[in-house]
Amino acid sequence: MSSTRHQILVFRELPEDQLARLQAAHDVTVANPRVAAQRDAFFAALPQTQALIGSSYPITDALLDEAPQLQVISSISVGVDNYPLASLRERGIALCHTPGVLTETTADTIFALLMATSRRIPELAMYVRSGQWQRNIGKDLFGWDVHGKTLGILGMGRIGMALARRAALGFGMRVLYNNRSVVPESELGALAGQVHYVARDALLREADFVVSVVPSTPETKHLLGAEAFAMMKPSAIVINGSRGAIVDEDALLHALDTDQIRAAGLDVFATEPLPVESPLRTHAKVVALPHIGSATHETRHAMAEMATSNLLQVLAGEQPAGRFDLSQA
Ligand SMILES: NC(=O)C1=CN([C@@H]2O[C@H](COP(=O)(O)OP(=O)(O)OC[C@H]3O[C@@H](n4cnc5c(N)ncnc54)[C@H](O)[C@@H]3O)[C@@H](O)[C@H]2O)C=CC1
Ligand SMILES: O=C(O)C(=O)CO
Repeated sequence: MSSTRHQILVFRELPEDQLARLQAAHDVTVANPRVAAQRDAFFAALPQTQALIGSSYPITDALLDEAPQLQVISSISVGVDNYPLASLRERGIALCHTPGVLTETTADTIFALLMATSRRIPELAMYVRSGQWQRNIGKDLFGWDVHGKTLGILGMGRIGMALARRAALGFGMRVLYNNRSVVPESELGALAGQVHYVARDALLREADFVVSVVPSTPETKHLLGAEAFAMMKPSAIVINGSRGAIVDEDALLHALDTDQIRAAGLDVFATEPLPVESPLRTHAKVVALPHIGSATHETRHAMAEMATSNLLQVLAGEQPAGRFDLSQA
């Protein structure tokens, strides 16, 4: 019935089958504000919009002012750092996200980054591709073991736990973690007795690999800065798999250039796409990826499907699995 149809604004490309689910029940506008040719259409649609679905675009207070009818935002991401949480709560706008469906894929990516950095995979693949492999390689091109080393996980949530399983059960690594709270043994499953909660400073001092999987919040901004790098072993490798804001990039460059740490593997950056002039792009000790944590065909589709379901459920007056709890915001 037309009276139950809502105005939905899709602000990032959705797979055809998920777009069709929305169109079957509601009136849908597709306009991505990051694409210059679609920007005007996006802002023109805001005053009528009751539901937004998309990702990778900051939703500001000023933008919410232009969307007085908005009831729900469904993010095609687990991270919610692009949204003004307190303001959404005050305005009574529901926020949904996609926890769980991307956990294993993101842990795969982060573990690949850890392996690639430690074993120098991109550098040595380029060595072969460029025709430099003329004789057996020497120790100047050797990497460092991953198995048996100590992994330090900052943020023992869904992705942190998935990383810990790979490390402890697959690679025989010692796993230390720091989190807002100690994970009860009863929630550790096969990891019971295999992972150890430690204070953050102890983790930074002892870990061979320091991995960030904490969300970006005011509290975690520059969690990995000059002070943290100074505590690490000179052989430490830093991996950022969560958000660019966690790492102070100037301090990281200084730590790499002064041999305070060995290397860094980065999937995320303070500014994305990474500006071409960023020294991190070509740094010999950095493996940089274009924010591909969840970027597989299967997982990106599962995220879109969950975000679409979340949106449809909120509009139908139901409580979706991916509703983000704004009460603490
Ligand atoms: N690179 C990529 O493509 C992806 C990045 N992410 C990022 O990873 C983050 C984590 O995702 P999930 O594991 O699903 O979230 P989660 O909410 O399950 O886990 C986050 C953990 O961090 C802990 N934490 C929060 N603040 C902390 C602090 N100040 N100190 C120590 N621990 C703290 C929380 O207690 C929680 O256990 C997301 O918020 C997102 O930013 C997620 C998916 C893909
Ligand atoms: O879901 C997220 O938060 C991402 O960064 C991309 O999957």
